[in-house]
Amino acid sequence: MKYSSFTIIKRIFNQARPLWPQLTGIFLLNLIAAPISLLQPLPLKILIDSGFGKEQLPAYIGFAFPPSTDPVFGTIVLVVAIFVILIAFINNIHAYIVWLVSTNVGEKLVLDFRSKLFNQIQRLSIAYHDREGTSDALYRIQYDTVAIRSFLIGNFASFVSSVITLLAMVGVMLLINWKLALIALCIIPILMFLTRLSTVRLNREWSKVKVNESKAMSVVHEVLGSLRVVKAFGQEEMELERFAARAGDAVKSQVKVARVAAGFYFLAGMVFAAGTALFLYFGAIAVQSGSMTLGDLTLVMAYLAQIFGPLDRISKNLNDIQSSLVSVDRVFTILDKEREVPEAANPLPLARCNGSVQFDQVSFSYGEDRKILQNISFEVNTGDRVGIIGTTGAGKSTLINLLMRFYDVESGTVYVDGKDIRQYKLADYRNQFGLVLQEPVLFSTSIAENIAYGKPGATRKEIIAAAKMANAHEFIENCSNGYDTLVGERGMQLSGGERQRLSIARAFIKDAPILILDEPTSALDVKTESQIMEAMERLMQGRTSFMITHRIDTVKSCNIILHLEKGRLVDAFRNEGGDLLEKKKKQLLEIKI
Ligand SMILES: Nc1ncnc2c1ncn2[C@@H]1O[C@H](COP(=O)(O)OP(=O)(O)OP(=O)(O)O)[C@@H](O)[C@H]1O
Repeated sequence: MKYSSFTIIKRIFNQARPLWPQLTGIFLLNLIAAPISLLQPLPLKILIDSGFGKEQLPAYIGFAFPPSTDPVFGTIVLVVAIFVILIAFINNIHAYIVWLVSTNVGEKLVLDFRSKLFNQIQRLSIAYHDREGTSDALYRIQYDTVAIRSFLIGNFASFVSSVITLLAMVGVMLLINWKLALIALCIIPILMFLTRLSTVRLNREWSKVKVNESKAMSVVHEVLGSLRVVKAFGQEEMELERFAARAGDAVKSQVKVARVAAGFYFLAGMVFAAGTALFLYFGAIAVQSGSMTLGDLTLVMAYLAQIFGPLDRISKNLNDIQSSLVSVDRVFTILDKEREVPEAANPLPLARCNGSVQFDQVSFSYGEDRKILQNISFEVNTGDRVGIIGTTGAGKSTLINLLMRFYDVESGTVYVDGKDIRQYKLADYRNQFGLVLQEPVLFSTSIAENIAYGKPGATRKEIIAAAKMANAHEFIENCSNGYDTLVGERGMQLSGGERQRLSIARAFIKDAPILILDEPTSALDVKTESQIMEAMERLMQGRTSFMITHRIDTVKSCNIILHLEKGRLVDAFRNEGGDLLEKKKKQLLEIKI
């Protein structure tokens, strides 16, 4: 674990601060559980001592009878039976209230924690996500966050209540027979010692279980995310094996956890049996000698039988607390991560930039090993159309990543409207970009909502206008539910061209001053491409546009061409006529794009 248990617990309490009143309520309800469980064996004791034996009825029941009368056996049995029902009623109503309140508060706790983590994860840099992948984040959001509920409601309160129940039981035993109480007091530390021993090992194993489960999940996630490729390559068997291998590791760790826990229960059970035997031995002698009633022996025996309950709960709670702390630690580790693309101390607000862009001696690498971009310098004015060409791996997308501040430059500076982009408020800055990617990203909602993603709260009129500009209106009208048609997960119920038109409509409605077009037509056939290019021409008007492409024909309409190779800007020129472009085309063919 990254943090100490104490630090994590302190932070859990901080996180739960808004729900303090409710949590205190749950805590108090748990405390009442102790006296309620002490009541359980009382009716049997009364029956034995005052029904079968000759003892006086205890005052809390005796008051129901006139002082001079000697209640008959039948009446005592009836009173005891009513007492049983009363205790059961109190017990069940208590459980009912605890359940309702705990569920309510527990779900709120998890929701708050989960939302906080989700918010942080989606704000972490692209570099983080490239490195860690999505499955681990999913596991943390889905499973690790739940631990805050298990800790605060399931385990912590139950732990305290069990300790109190245990102390109360030993206290009552002390009042009845100190020798028997002594035996109980001897068993408790032995069981506690065993618990501690197993907890240390369980803690270690739980961490492994979580890492392995998360790894197994990542296979499922990857496969479901690229099912078409898996099927096309007939790799189902191989993926199954990959899943089974990773899930197998998780199973091994689980089995190890079970082995440690089972070993503990075996030893604890034997210690407990030895205690019971001693109890019975000394108890029987005490009853025989008349120093204790048979009812009292039944009562302490019942407490002893119950003692394992709170003890067992304490040890289980301790194990679960360890597991919860590991999970919560994993959540806090992410919550504390730097967002890597930091916000300036006094960020400049930016409503709408003009769109002039300058790269000045920009260098960048993803890791330590090699420079991806080296000393890139160029300048473009508001409204310029910039075509970025170069062989695969030349660094074209990286250049755009830097422009959009998905990563920060290693050296040099990127300026927009004459200011270092690191000075701007990040959210404002990113808002300056419209994006059309090679693989358009759609969400599993309606067509209208997918377009409105570019402008939350857009009216239907605005959505339709954007769709028309993107040459998408016609096909949308032909869909079964028009603009309300659901597009399926990641838009899979639409064709590639249709998806691309929706992403252009989204860029239209956003109306951003800078436009990024990352190979927007390379996945389309020629006819669809020409229709989409027409919409894109319209989209580029009046905006500074950057178009990444492999196809030189696509950049014909650009007035500035940047040619990147191996991370260097080998050429940057104004496109004033066909000739130069033809020459470039030849040159590119020679280096086999
Ligand atoms: N997240 C990343 N982590 C590490 N290296 C990366 C990462 N993204 C890209 N690279 C490396 O950086 C280099 C440039 O990649 P980039 O995607 O910018 O090239 P590109 O010109 O856009 O290529 P393509 O035309 O094939 O899309 C490549 O060698 C690539 O392997």
